[in-house]
Amino acid sequence: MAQLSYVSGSVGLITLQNPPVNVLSAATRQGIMESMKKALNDPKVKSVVICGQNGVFCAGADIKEFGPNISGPSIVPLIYDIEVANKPVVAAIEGSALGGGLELALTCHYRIAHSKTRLGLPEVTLGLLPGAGGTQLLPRLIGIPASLELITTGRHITAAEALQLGLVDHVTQSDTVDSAVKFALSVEGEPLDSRRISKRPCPHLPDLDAVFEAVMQKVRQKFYGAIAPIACVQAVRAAATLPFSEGMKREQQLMSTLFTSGQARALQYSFFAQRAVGRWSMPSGASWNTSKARPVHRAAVLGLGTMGRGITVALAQAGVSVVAVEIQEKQLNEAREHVYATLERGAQQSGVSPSCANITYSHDIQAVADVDLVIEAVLEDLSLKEKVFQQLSAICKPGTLLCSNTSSLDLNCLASQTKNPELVVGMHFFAPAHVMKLLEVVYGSKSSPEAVATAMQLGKKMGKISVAVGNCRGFVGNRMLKPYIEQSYFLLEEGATPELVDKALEEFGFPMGVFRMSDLSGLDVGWRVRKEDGLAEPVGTSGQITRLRGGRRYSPLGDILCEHGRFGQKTGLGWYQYGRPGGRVAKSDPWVFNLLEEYRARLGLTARPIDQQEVLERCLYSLINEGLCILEEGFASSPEDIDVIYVFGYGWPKHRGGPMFYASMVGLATVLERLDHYYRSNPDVPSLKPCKLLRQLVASGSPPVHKWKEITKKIQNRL
Ligand SMILES: CC/C=C\CC(=O)SCCNC(=O)CCNC(=O)[C@H](O)C(C)(C)COP(=O)(O)OP(=O)(O)OC[C@H]1O[C@@H](n2cnc3c(N)ncnc32)[C@H](O)[C@@H]1OP(=O)(O)O
Repeated sequence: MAQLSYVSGSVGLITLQNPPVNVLSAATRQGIMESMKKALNDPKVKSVVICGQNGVFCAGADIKEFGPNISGPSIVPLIYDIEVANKPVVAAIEGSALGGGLELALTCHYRIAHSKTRLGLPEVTLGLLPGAGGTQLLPRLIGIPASLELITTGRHITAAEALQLGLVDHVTQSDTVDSAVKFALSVEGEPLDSRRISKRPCPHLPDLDAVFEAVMQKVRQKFYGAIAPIACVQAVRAAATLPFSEGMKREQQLMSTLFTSGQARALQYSFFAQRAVGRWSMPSGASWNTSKARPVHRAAVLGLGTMGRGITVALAQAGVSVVAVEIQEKQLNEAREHVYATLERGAQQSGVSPSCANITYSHDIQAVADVDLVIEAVLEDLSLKEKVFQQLSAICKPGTLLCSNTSSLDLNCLASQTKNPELVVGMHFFAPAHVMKLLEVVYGSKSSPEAVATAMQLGKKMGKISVAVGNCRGFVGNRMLKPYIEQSYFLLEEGATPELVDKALEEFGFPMGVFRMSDLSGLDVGWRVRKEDGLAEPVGTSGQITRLRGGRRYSPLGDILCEHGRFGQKTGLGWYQYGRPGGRVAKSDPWVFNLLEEYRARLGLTARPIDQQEVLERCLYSLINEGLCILEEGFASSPEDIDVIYVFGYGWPKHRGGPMFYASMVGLATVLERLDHYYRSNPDVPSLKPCKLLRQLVASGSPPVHKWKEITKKIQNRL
């Protein structure tokens, strides 16, 4: 797991050997310890170089080992031994140096990095802090402000930025190990005291209290409810105010609290869930390891509204050549300018040249004739999309994959319009499409595994976290949103206000409550769907309101707002008022309070006090129940799929893992009991009826999320 070899006569080369990313597992730590000891005791060795096998230095501690029973030598004393070594130790950093990997490098006396290396202390994203001395060493090396920024965000930086910050001593374009060995030879015998970071004072900051206060405030706001970023600030403060050994004790204290926290468990679960969704499978048994993706060199985007523009940007940024098609000339010109400006902005931010050359524009659909894949992003109207798919099927070369960005329409209907339905899949992007990480890849009943594999691979290339899901109404994310929104309307009928509901959800950790979010995305979108479904009907002059539609409880409150032209931010009025069309700042609106009072009076409803707990239980547990139905029906293949969709597409707080993980933390028996309770008092709300899978999971002793698959399979086999 770590190998000592001898090079250039006097250099001991320690190579970490734990593929794929050389994490510091127990065996690797043991290996480093033994190799260091051997090298330091060997009189032939005058300097040491530490590197990682296969072009990766080290991705830090082995997250899989985290838990109550960690074995093997602990990291802190191990890396302390490196710093006190009396022979120069040089880190040869390439690939990644993250977390404990960077801390290992920080205790080396010199750091040589390859220009393509990424460095960082991402522990905060795992609910932890850099607990192997990172919070005490980094500020002594690069100062307090830069350390605070890196440690509280977990941001990975380039070698160039690391050099600028003074985090590495030298950046090389050539062979990193060779460069490090040459460097090691050049510093053999030189004094090392000034190279030991722990011996340095923390750079003085005149307005220390003000800096920490400001950062603490920012962190509390930005990472609302998350405990790790706060502990990170506290640990860096210890570096600024205490001697090194005391600071280390403080770091350990804070780390031990985080280590056993539910938030750390949730974030570490999420780390592995993000990777697990790549190992997709379909009910047919086809899966990621049996299906080959096709190369996509040239793609087309059809329809250049908001979504189409974002998708064009994302494809171009991924280096895919794009044909962007919009029939309407004016819209096409606007889109061209918009895409250009977005790419320019992105390039300025990332420091790379913009990818505009990758895009050609056309108002003629024939321009898609020779592309490998088309993403249709026209208006969300089934008959329009059906027509487009007929045209695409006739125009495109044989084998072209036809994808739809629909967020809710039946993919099988679109596929049935084509000659090759096996080549049709959904690619459901989230707005803004070049920013949001989530992509739902939707397979219909005839989609081929090859088509799914291609869409999943293209998503990855575009930097998305792609999740393969089945073709049910609203797919996974939007289907689960329906009962959540429905409950929020019912709560208003019963006495709540938009403010109360939003506050409960925002304090839970959502960036926006359900009403502020609806105002942002536009109330007319759901209204149109409800009208198509025959649910939304005008209240009319008679003032008759029916609250039972299709045998289920229905709240027309959203429809009433739309009838008054209140579509949310874009009209300046929705559940809140925004001052002007397009305004962003939500203010309470007395008009809405009056509406709610009149509405309740007309229906003879008495408002009752509703607390935040009820809001959370009804909105979140009904959403969770829907997620469990989706699993039961096989439209998602694992709870991880659902959790990743919610964290990366719907603002579910990261430190709560996702709805399925959260349910398991709350206790499945509790979720079941509360749903039973609410369903008893609302038998006309089917989404509150606990699903079979939930009952089965509870009956099986509420196993942890990673064991749900066994029970889901049993239910599916019985169905
Ligand atoms: C006292 C405590 C001291 C220190 C605390 C820590 O060090 S906490 C760990 C901090 N490190 C990280 O957070 C790094 C996490 N890893 C990554 O960001 C990426 O994996 C990386 C290194 C940039 C490589 O990305 P790439 O896309 O190339 O590969 P992928 O992410 O798919 O990873 C490959 C497989 O390696 C597994 N893995 C990666 N890092 C770790 C880790 N730190 N511990 C355990 N396992 C890790 C990852 O899950 C993949 O596994 P697979 O089975 O193939 O899905």
